[in-house]
Amino acid sequence: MEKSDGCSAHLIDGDGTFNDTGLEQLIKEVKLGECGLSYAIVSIMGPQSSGKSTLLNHLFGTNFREMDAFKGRHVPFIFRSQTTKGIWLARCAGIEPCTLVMDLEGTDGRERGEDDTAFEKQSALFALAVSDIVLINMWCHDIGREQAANKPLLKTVFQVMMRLFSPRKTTLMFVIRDKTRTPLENLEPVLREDIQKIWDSVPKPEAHKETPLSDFFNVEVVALSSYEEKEEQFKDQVASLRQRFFHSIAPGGLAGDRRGVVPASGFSFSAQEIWKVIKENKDLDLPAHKVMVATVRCEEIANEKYGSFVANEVQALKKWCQMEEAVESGPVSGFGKKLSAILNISLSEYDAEAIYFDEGVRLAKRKQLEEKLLQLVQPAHQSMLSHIRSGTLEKFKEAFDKALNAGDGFSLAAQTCTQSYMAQFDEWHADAVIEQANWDTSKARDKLRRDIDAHIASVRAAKLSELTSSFEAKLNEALSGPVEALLDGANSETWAAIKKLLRHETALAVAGFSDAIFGFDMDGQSKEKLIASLENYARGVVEAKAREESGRVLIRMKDRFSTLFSHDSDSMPRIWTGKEDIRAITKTARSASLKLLSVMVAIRLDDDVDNIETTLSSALMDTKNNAAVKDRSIITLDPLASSSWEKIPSSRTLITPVQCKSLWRQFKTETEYTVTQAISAQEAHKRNNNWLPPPWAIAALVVLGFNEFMTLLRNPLYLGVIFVGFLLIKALWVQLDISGEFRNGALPGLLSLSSKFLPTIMNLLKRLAEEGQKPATADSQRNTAKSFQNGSSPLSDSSSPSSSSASSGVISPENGTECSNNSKDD
Ligand SMILES: Nc1nc2c(ncn2[C@@H]2O[C@H](COP(=O)(O)OP(=O)(O)OP(=O)(O)O)[C@@H](O)[C@H]2O)c(=O)[nH]1
Repeated sequence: MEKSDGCSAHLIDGDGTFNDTGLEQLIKEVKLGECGLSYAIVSIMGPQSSGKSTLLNHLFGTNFREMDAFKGRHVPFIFRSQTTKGIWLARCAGIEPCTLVMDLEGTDGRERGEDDTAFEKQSALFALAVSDIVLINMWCHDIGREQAANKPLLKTVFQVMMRLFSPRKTTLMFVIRDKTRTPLENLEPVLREDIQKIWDSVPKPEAHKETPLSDFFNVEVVALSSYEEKEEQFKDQVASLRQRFFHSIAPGGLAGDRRGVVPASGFSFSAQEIWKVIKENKDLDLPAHKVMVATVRCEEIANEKYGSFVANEVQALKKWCQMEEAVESGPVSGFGKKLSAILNISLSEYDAEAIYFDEGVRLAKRKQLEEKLLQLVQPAHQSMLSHIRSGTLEKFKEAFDKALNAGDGFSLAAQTCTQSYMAQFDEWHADAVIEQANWDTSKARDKLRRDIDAHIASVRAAKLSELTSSFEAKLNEALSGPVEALLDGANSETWAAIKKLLRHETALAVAGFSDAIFGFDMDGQSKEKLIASLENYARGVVEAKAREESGRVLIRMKDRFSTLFSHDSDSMPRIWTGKEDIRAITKTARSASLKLLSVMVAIRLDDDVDNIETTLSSALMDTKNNAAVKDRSIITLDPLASSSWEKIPSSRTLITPVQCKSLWRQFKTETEYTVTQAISAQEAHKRNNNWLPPPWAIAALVVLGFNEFMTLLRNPLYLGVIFVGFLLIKALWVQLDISGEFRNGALPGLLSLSSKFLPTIMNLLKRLAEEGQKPATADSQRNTAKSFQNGSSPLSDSSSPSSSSASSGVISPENGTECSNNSKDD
C-alpha cells in the first residue's frame, strides 16, 4: 500500500464551517486545478466507529485519525468517543487520476443527540453532490435486519438525493465489514432487497415516482474480513479493492458514467457554494449550480488572463508592451500578425483552463475576454492606422508632385497616384489587421481618400491660380503700356483702337490659357468661369488704366495745348513775328485739348454711341452759342450741370459733366498766361521791327537837315567822325544785344542793361579809389582822366597800360561791354 503523502484538510468542521483556506491549500498541493475533469471524489459514510477511517487509510494511504484499538468498538459503547468530526478531505495516495477522499462524521447521532440529524443530512447531501463514488460502510450482521444501523442512513441518502434537481449518477459502494462465512453471493441479494425496500419507502416527487433506483445510482457491493480478527485477509481484500479505484472515471470504471462533473479548477468554489446552499437549507439545483460555477470560474480565468496581459507578466506578452511603445513613434512592421499572435496566447490559455466548464458560459466569457483585450489594443491599432494613413498621404504627395513635375497631365497624374496609393493603403492596412478583431476601418480609408482629394484640390487651386496669375501678368503687360499710349494720343479712334487691342490680347490670352488648363480635365462650366474671369481681368486692366489716365487729364490737356500752341504744323517752335493768328491757334489748341477731354470722360469698350464730344464742344467751345445760352440762361439748362452722362452708366464714367466743366475752367485759367505771353511777344516783335521814324519825320529831316547833310558831305573829317561813331554804336548794340534786352519791354531792357553796367562801374570806381590812395604815376592818372574826359575806351589803344584791365573783365563805362575774352566769344 502507498504511504500517506500527508495531504489532507479539515474541510468542514463539526460546527459546519467550511474551511476554504484549507481546501485551497490542499488543491494547490495536489495540483488539482490542472486536472481538468481528470479527477475523482470519493466519500465514505456510515455508522460511527465502524472503521471508516481505518478502511480509508488502508485503501487510499490516507492519514485520517483512527480510534485507538484499545478504545475500539469492543469497548463498551458508553466509553467510545467520536474520532471524526465534520468532514475531512485527503488525497488518495498513488491513485490515478488524482482522487480525493472525504471522511464523513459517523451517523449514529449519539454525539449530537438522537434528534439532531441535521448535520448528518447536510453532510450526506454534500457527499452526494460532490462525490463520484460514495462508500457506505456497514456491518455484515446488519444485512437483512429490521433494526440495521445503516437503514436510517440510507433513508437519509435517498431523501436528500431527491433534493438534487438532476443528480449526478453516483456509484454507491456498500462495504460490508466483518464478513461472515456466508458467501457474498448470498448476502448481496438480501442487501439489494433491503436497499430497494428503503428506496420504495422514501417519498418521491411526482416526476420520480416511478424512477428506478438504477437511474440515480450504480450499486456496488463488496465485503471485507474483519480488520481486527483477520487483518491479513482484510489487507489483501483492501488491496484488491484499491485496484478498482485506479482510473475509476474511465469508461467501465467505478464512476465511468458519472454526470455533471465540475472541472477541477472550479471544485473549490463549487464545494463552497454547494455547502452554502445546503446550510441555507435550500434545494440544490446541480445543473444551475454547474452553470453558476462555470460563470464564476470562467470569469476568474478571463480576468486572470486579462490581468497578465496588462501587467506583461507572461514573457510572450512582453512583446505587446514593446509593440505598444513602438507604435507610438511610428508604424510597426507585421503589426497585425504579431498582435494577433500575442492575443492568441492569452485566449489559448483561457481556452485551456476553461475548457471543461459549461460551453455556453465558457464561450460567452471568452468573447468578453477577447473584447476586453481588443479594447485594450485598439488605441495601438488606431495609432498604427493613423501612421499608415499619414504615411500613405505623404507618399502620395511626393509621387503626385513628381508626376506633375514630369509633365503628366494634372487629372491623369491625380487619378493614377490616387489609385496607386489607395491600393498601397489597403496593402499596408492588411498588414495591420488583427485577426480576432472585426473593426470597421472604412473610416480610416475614407479619411485618407478625403485627405488625398483635398490635397489634389489645393494643388489644383494653386496651379490654376499660378496659371491665371501668369496670364493676368501677361495681359497686364500687353495692355497697360499700349492703352496708356493710345489714351495719351486721344482722338476719335482711340476707344476703337483700345477695343481692338483688348479683343486681340484677350483672345490670345484665352487661347493660351485654354491650352494650359487642358490637362486639368475641367468641366465646361468651371472652364468658362475661369475664362470669363480672365476676360474680365483684361477689361479691368483697360478700365484701371483709363481711370488712372483720367486722373491726369488736366496735365495731358495742358501738354496738348502747349504742344499745339507753341509749335507750328511742322512741329517747329513758333516765333511770334506778329503774322500769326493767335486767336485761331488758341482755338485749335483748345479744341484739341477738349477732344482729349471728351475721349477721357468715359470708358467706351462697348459698341454704344454717345454724344459727349458734341455736348462738351457746344458747352465749352462754342462761344457764340454760349453767349446765346447766357442770354437764355434763365430758361435753358446748362448741359454740363449734371453728375452723369446721358447713356453712360456711372460704372463707365471717368469724369462727370460737372467735373468737365471745372476742369475746363482750370485748364483755361492755366493756359491763359501762355496766350498772354504770346500776344506780348508778338507786340514786342512788332515794336522792335518798327525802328524807322514816321515818313513825315524823315521828310522833315531831309528838308531841315539838308544843309548840315551837305556840310558833312563836303567835310571828310566830319564824315570820318560820324563813321567811327556809327561803328562804335553798332559794336555796342551787337555786343550788348540791346534789341534782345528790349524785346520784353523798355523797363526790363533798361534794368537788364543796368545790371550789366553797374558791377563794372562799381568795380572801376573802387579801383580808382585804390589808385588814388597810392602814388600813381602821372601818366596813368592822365590817361585815365583823359579817357573819361574823352569818353573813349582805353581799349582803343591796345598798347596803353589800361589794356590790362580789359583782360581782367572790366567793363568800359562808355559801352558797358564786358571786356573779357569770354564775353567776346559769347
Ligand atoms: N471489528 C472490527 N473493528 C474494526 C475494524 N476496523 C477498525 N476497527 C476498529 O474500530 C474502531 C474504530 O475505528 P475507526 O476507524 O476510528 O472508526 P470510524 O468509523 O472512523 O470512527 P468515527 O470516525 O469516530 O466514526 C477502532 O478501534 C478500530 O480498531 C474492522 O474491520 N472490524
